Amino acid sequence: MIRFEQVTKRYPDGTTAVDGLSFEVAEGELVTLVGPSGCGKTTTMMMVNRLIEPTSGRIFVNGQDIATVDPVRLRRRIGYVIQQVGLFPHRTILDNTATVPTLIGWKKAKARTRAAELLDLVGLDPKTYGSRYPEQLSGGQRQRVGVARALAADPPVLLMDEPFGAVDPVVREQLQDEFLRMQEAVRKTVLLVTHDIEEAVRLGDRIAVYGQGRIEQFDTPGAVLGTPATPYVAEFVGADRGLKRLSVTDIEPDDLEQPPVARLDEAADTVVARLHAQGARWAVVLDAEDDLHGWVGVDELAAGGSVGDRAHRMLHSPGDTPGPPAWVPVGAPLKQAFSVMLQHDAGWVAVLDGTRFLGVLTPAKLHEALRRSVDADARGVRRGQVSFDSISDA
Ligand SMILES: Nc1ncnc2c1ncn2[C@@H]1O[C@H](COP(=O)(O)OP(=O)(O)OP(=O)(O)O)[C@@H](O)[C@H]1O
Repeated sequence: MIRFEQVTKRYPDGTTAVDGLSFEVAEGELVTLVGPSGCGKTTTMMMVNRLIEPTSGRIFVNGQDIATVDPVRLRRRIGYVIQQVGLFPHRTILDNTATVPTLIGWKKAKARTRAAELLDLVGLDPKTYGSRYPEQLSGGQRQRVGVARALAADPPVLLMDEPFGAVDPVVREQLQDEFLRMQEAVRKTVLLVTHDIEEAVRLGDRIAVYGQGRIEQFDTPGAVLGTPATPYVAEFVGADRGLKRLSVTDIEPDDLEQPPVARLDEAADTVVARLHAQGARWAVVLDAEDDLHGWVGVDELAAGGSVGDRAHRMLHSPGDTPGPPAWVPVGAPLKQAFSVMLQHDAGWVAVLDGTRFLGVLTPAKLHEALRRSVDADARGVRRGQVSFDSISDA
């Protein structure tokens, strides 16, 4: 969808910002460009919508050499999100979002309907926020409007330059999650510039790690973390790449352990006997539908009654507070499970498919899952090359 062929950009003062760059981004793929300040990421990106012209080489978008396409027409097919969102201060959020469709001649009503849909998509209720002005929004909300606006004319390609850079880390993670969910639905071809390796790993289907004006490695997050191509990449991704890998490895049903299970309506002493026989200290408590209720310890069961009388309820949605939920959905990143374990100071975390209990993830299983992910990435390369930072090392 986007192809660079031997692209070089030399600025008039002699700075070579990009040097003989060749790579390809497939349709629907999200590629993150990551590297230290001044390595040429933004220059790369701005050549795609011809805000900067290459000194030599060619760039193709959807098979077309963009040097032959009128820049204004080209930009209509390419959404552009920048850190300083650049919303028009005197226009409402809805009108800001409808800017491009209106520019390209959509009827006002159609453009506004589309803008409202997109605000919804990025998590802003158009009824609440559509009529506000940019200064009445938080930084994170403005950033979302920036994304909605870039998507408004339904461009196949999206360029994003540090799109979540201007917000605090918590909001940033939220925006990243939302963006990933949205990308699942809209499947744009995305080039995203960041200097943050965590963000690159989290968002990218593939990552281009930049050295000075060149790509040092272009590969999946798992491969970049597991088998850095050069010492430079290894240093850039950092010694804690074992930890970063937690963000890109998902929990699979095979990773789970099956602990003893007790039913809400069982008699406590029956379960005590069973736990003693198994040498176990606690059981997961399920209801009649196999949904997770919580857990119970063998000592608590000694007080008698039914399991339901003694069990600790585990909460099912963050709204149930106090405290975050002590479970994670299957398919979530291992990092989420690890963080839940730490929050609850627990040796395990329940894994659910919807509300159905699938099993528990323990630190040992988490470690195994990390190994599985390292091995999977290492297939096809010499195993001896793979170094692995265990969680305790990292
Ligand atoms: N108009 C210009 N004239 C001269 N040099 C420039 C110009 N624009 C950028 N450069 C230089 O080109 C190199 C690459 O810049 P670029 O903005 O692409 O880097 P970057 O990786 O996006 O950096 P950052 O993360 O700091 O935004 C830098 O050395 C920069 O100083």
